[in-house]
Amino acid sequence: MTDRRPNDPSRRNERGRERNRSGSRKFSTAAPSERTRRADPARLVAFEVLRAVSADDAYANLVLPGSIRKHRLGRQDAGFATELAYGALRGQGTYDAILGQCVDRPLDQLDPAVLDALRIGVHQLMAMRVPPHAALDQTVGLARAVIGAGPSSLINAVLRKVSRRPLAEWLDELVGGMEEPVRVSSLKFSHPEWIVRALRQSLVAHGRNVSEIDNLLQADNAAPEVNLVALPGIGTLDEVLQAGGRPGDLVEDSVVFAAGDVGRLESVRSGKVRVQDAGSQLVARALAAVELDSGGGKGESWLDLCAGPGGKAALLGAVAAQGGHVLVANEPAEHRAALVRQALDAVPSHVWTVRVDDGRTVGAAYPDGFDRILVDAPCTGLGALRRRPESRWRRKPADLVDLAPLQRGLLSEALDTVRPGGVVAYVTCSPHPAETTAVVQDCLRGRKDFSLLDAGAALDAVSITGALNAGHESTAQLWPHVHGTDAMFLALIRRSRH
Ligand SMILES: C[S@@+](CC[C@H](N)C(=O)[O-])C[C@H]1O[C@@H](n2cnc3c(N)ncnc32)[C@H](O)[C@@H]1O
Repeated sequence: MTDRRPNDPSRRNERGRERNRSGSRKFSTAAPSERTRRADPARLVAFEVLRAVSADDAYANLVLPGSIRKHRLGRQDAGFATELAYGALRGQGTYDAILGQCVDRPLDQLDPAVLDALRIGVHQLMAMRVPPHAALDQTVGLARAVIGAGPSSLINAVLRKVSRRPLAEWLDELVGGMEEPVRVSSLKFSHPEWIVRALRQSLVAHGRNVSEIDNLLQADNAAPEVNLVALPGIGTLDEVLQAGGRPGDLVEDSVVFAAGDVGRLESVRSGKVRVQDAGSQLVARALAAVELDSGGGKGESWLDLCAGPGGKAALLGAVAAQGGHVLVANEPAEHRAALVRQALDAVPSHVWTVRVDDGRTVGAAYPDGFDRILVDAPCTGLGALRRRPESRWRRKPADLVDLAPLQRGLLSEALDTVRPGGVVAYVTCSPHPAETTAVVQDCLRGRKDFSLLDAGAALDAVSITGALNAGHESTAQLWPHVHGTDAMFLALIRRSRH
């Protein structure tokens, strides 16, 4: 992502002439009151996203597309706005620590809109290749246009202080003398301390080394690549490949797409090719491919117990159609069940049914049970922080505790509902032991008719490399910094035939 967009208003004065062409002067000498009064539309979009997140508890990924449309940004400006908004949100912990050194009062005493404008300024200065004068002028201009003239001197003065050092020097100063490794990682990689602790614990729980933590945190701060899957037997990747996608190296029928908006591709609009993390593809395929103890064959029945919004249901539905099986996709929230129907639209309709129900009581309606059940349980999403830039600041340690009964209730219901010889996949997009291994252990306690299959081997069997090295003590854990996927957990549990 480069910030030097052609026709970047930050490089031009109000008459349209380029500013500071010689590069000899770092900042405009004009007083803030005489500088840009317009808001650059891309920066305005980023600001709107930050405001919606901090003032209305909105989700950045839901607000951003509407704001981009409202301000009619072209492709390049949309990319700039996305990087600015997501980067400022991800980096908030580090940026607030820097701002704390440059503002003469506690940050919570600033007008929240001014704080958001400052965060946008800091991200441009610290992490994007925006020339400092442009970052200052444009942030002050944005603030004047949307907040008013009042705070422009403060914003100008604070950003000037911030701009005096590059990020590495700020970090050295902030962590200098600090001995607690969790605090250091938290500051350097902009994660709350409790999440750093939780992820360290997660690495160890899944047989990895705690020294990997900084790489993992760093991976959370990078925008994930867009992965696409062609629904087997339904979609093809031809259009996506022609449009610049490159074949995915983890899982078959997948493509990594970095050539812009996938929504313009007909195969994506038709739902035959879908955006889906490679880790999600792998766990769904592993469940579909693993051997049953009952022989399997044609005519199996599959259940996706927590299906909304339907990503894995669509892939499972397509694979089920190929094998002559049927799929029930269950989701208790009606609006999310509607998304599941939409996701399954490209799959022949005789293959699937959508049920709107609490997954903890679904089994009673299916006395014959199911051969394969996916429990993609509601979780903290600690393994997908890179996708949801604000979620690390919103999640609380209590979420781990609050979700525990639901996760156990869902897995227990699946174990009660799977047929003898059948398999249950327990999946989360969190690596935390409280919502992964502990749930599996608790639910299997005293249930001698169930055994854990080798989930690492099952993932290898459906991967292109065949050597993901994700297994540990029969369960498997994928990682952003190792596999480039979300941190998906997989346990495969088979019910014995007798
Ligand atoms: C991690 S998401 C599933 C993602 C989905 N499998 C996919 O790939 O698109 C968890 C889902 O569980 C649903 N859920 C929450 N409570 C539930 C319950 N009691 N029974 C079944 N599903 C539930 C949530 O609404 C959410 O849609």
